[in-house]
Amino acid sequence: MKFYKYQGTGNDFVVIDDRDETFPVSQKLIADLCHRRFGVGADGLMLLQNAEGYDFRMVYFNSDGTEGSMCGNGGRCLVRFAHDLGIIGDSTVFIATDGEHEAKVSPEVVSLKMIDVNNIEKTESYDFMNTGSPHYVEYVDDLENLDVYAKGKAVRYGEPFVSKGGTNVNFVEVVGDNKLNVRTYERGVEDETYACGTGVTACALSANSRLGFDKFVDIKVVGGNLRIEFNRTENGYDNIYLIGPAVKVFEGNI
Ligand SMILES: N[C@@H](CCC[C@H](N)C(=O)O)C(=O)O
Repeated sequence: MKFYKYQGTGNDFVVIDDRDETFPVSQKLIADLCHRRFGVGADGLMLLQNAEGYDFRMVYFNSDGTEGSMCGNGGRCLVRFAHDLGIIGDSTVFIATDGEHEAKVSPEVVSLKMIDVNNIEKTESYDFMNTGSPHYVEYVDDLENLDVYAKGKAVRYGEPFVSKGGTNVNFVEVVGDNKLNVRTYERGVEDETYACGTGVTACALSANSRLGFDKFVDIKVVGGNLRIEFNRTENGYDNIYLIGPAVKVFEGNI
């Protein structure tokens, strides 16, 4: 079986061209391929499949082998993969679990349009929203020294989230005007990852609603830099773009 490895700001993925739909989907096989000691190693696995009316379909699995909700960095990597294969030119429309996505490709970055967000649950200590995947957003003062694994896991497996299927957990430090640092504990990886695209999207929208950051937010994550652009509407947000690098690392056969 031929596979490819891609990464976007260190969020890394095993990618399979599954246009003939022969990949033998099983939770164990996917978890084995994503295992960092016994497999290729990745935060998730994606299948690129044909889809009527679209350039392709994105099917995303977390590294534990469970089918994930939307993965923003995965989407950007799959667009780069489709471009590398010659399936698309410099722009595309594809379908994923949360609906239709447009994207644009340049040599430096892939810019992915995210779903509109019209509902942010606000509490005193955190915001919670769905940006394609569920995200908890909490502001902290010393992000560098935070135990993201322990604190993220406690939120992910705590109430009210665990009985709703769990959540991804983002910790945010404000470092300037329209600038955030973010670290994320990812559901389905069950660990901190180097970046989370739907996660930084949630952080940018939260920073708009709490701090008034407008139109764009630059976000430093463990694996690099991402930019979120967005438009505030009467009820929420539209024209949300996740922008950053997405590159092939290597390819091989299993
Ligand atoms: N890394 C992703 C988010 C992946 C989805 C998530 N782990 C879940 O199923 O909850 C991203 O870049 O958005």
